[in-house]
Amino acid sequence: MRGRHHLLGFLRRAAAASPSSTAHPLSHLHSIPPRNGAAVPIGARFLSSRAGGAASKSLIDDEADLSDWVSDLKTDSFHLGVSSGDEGEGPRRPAASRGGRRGRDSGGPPPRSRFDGGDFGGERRGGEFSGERRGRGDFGGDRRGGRFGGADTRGGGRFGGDRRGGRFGSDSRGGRFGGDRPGFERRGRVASSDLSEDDDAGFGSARGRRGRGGMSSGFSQRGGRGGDFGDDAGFRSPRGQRGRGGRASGMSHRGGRYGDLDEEESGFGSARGRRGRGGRESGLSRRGGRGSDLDDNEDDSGEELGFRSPRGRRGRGGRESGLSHRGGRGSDLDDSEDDSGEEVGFGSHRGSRGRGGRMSGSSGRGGRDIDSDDDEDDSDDAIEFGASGKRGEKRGNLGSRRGGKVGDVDFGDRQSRGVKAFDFGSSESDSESGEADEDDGPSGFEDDLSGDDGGEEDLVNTATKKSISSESAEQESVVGTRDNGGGDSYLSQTRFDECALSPLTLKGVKAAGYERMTAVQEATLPIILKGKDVLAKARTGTGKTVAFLLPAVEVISKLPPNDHDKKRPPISVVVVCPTRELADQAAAEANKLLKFHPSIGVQLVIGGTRMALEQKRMHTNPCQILVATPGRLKDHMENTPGFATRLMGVKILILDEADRLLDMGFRTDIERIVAALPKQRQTLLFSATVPDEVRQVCHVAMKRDLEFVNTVQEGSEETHSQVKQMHLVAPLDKQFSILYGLLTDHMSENVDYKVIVFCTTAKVTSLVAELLSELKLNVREIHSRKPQSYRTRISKEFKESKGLILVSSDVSARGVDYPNVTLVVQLGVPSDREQYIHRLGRTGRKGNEGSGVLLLAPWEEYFLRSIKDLPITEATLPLIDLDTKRKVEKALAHVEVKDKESAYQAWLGYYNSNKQIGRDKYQLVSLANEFSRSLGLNNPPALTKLILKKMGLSNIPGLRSK
Ligand SMILES: Nc1ncnc2c1ncn2[C@@H]1O[C@H](COP(=O)(O)OP(=O)(O)OP(=O)(O)O)[C@@H](O)[C@H]1O
Repeated sequence: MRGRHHLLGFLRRAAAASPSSTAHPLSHLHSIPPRNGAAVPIGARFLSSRAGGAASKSLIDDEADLSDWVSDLKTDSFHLGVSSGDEGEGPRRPAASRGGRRGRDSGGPPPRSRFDGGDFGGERRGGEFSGERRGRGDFGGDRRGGRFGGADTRGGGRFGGDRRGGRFGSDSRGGRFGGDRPGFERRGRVASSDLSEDDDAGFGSARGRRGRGGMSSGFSQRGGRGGDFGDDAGFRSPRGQRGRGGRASGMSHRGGRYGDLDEEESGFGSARGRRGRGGRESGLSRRGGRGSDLDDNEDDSGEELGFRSPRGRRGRGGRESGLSHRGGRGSDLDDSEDDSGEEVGFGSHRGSRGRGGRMSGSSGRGGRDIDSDDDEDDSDDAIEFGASGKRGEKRGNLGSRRGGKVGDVDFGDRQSRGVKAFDFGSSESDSESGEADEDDGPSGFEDDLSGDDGGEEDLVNTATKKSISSESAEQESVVGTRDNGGGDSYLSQTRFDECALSPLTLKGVKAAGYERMTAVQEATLPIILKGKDVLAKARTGTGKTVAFLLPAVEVISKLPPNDHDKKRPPISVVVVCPTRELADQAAAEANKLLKFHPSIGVQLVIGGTRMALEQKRMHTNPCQILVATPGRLKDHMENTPGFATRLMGVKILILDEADRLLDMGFRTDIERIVAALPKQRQTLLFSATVPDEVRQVCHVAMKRDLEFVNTVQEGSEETHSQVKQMHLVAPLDKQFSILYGLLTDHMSENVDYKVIVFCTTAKVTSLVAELLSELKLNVREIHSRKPQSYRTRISKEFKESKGLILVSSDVSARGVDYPNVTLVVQLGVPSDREQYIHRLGRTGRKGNEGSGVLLLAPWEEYFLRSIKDLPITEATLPLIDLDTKRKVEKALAHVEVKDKESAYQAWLGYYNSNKQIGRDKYQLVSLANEFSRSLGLNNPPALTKLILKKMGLSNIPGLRSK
């Protein structure tokens, strides 16, 4: 009978109000007992066993599954008509996976890896537009060149290449236009390219400072300005400071601002840089950098194109198009700001905020478009429309509220890796599972399989492979708590003062209001204090944060005082969290515990804040505990003087929500972070779910004799038994009415109601919030398209309120500790089982009761198989009372058409990226049109041909194009 309770009132009303209904009479309502079964097979209770070391299915496998989809996209993908680099000549064909069009793929020997680069951005080995390594593609490989900018080694692409040249600018070994010598500035000098003097091209240089753009193009790497000379083109460079846009195009890599000048024509944000402005025509940047960092009241810079870059900060769309990769914000305007670009705007992968431009935007993985900052967090939205990348989309989407005329497309590929800037590809959804932002995501995993080494990641990858292949010595303990009967009480009988904690730490614990330990705290504290690596699994809301922070505080308090390097005091504990909100929460918890340890400092370094400020704070107020999001941490590693040295003091590394860190594609960053820390350290991983991927990271980051502490006992579920779970299956045209009925029913039964409604994408979230507001419910919305300041405000309000409904994308799915949530509704299929569990975990925290309802369409029912071991029950589709139906229809009629259009596009993108549903494009389109009808639209909104093409949906009957 479990699960039935919540719907009863509503169902009863519905039945009474619809006497003639053809739906099931109330008497037919039934509850199906939990589909049980297979409980979590983790071994006997209290058992300590040897866990197998078998390599588990990894994200790589998931990615492999996506390859069809990616390949489809490749065939359709947007290629600039350039030929590939040295190794890339030959017929083009779809890349096997993420990578862009590969250089090595064509014409020559078989690709050495799946990510050998591509036309527009293979992450490794170059591609035409940006292979990350070994490129020789055309437009920029990160390593080994690409045509327009290969970065590091063995370059030889046409237009870039960090080392070994590219045609237009490489760091070393030259290329036609860049390279070590000609026209290229290195390390702090102004570029001296012939071209730039001619106004034709301008190259920023690597690690240089200032440079000026020339007429045609500019490229810089690592520092330096693209150019502040020429009017025509300007490139900002990575790690550099300021740069100006030029007329034609700019491309920068890693850091640098692109332009904070006033040039009118084009501008590129750069990776990891600071400020930049969009220019008129196009810009491409990678990693960080802001397209621009205008103030709130500033106007737009670029007119035609603006690219935001990954991991960067702010950027604005330009008129025509923008493309960025990994992070970066398209822009970071405030709520009140207007849009920048008119034609196209691309958010970036994992970046933060961005604005749409007039025509289209593309981003891969992540970026938040609108909202936020750079890094981490939010996963949501990115790709709303696009395929399946995780966040990508930005403002300005077609019809979106903030935006440009057309829309942003986020064609990021599911794990994005390898797909580059101009490669629109594929699969990750905007769902927040991606939430993140920060940097890039792609990568990492591929290495493991492809054996693609090269560059600085070799060591890590090798280590990964070794670890995985070697037999694990991991210990698995399934623990119970003393005297709590193994039941659901979230507190054990063990008091903190019974543990080996120092008096000052105990005082802090007491001041925080904690007296007894939770099960996970009780189970892990002694093991951590013994110095062992621990992987801990505990249900949501059971105090994992304190479980890892408390022993960390204790360890630091016992360290000898740092006498030898007062200028650069070592950092002793690093906590890495997947989102800014989580990091913020962890830092706050640490401060609570440190109340009586005034000599121990905590610092928070997260995207969305100014690096320089963080650097200053770290300098003036050295800390021993550093809480960070991965991208920002990595930025500090690379850009903050002395930081790497300070990291050499790390004694404990903590990875919070480890699986989420992986979801968000942070693995490469994690690997790099791990590689930058001393080997002699302790590593702790905590999560409510421990999928196989997490075990893989364990092998990368942890000692072989780690202990797996599992507080979820054998035969019990990963969810709380005091949370009632129910699912409903209903056609789309009934879902809004059902949702409304559910909510009003819950509100009438719970005076102190506090509800979270999770939706599939940011735009759908926005639409549902608008609808519920029209229905006069007390609603707030939160998702990645909202600015961080707004999100912070709403989050705080929701934390402190009762009688409120929060409509949310997956930005709130994990870790966020909203007290006393009474009901969680999940509207539409979650990205996976783990996400279902984490979302549900926003209720029933600290032993409280709660309810969860999963509302699916008939064709989403397959998802129930993946949670069949959970105690979720099914209710018969309720009758929809006529009054409710009319009310909802009326409210829907008041919802802005453009918001419906945006939601339709986002919906299509989300499900298109879904392996189960997106496979059959014909059916997908028909379902999308059903969704469109459920919004009250007579005709499905028309999408641009470009968008359809990028989504692999050209010529599918039922779609309208414009
Ligand atoms: N020993 C304790 N006694 C009472 N309250 C506690 C104790 N430990 C932690 N808490 C409180 O429990 C709440 C949930 O803790 P926390 O957010 O760390 O849970 P979690 O397990 O990390 O959840 P999630 O899996 O959702 O991230 C917080 O409000 C925290 O302050």
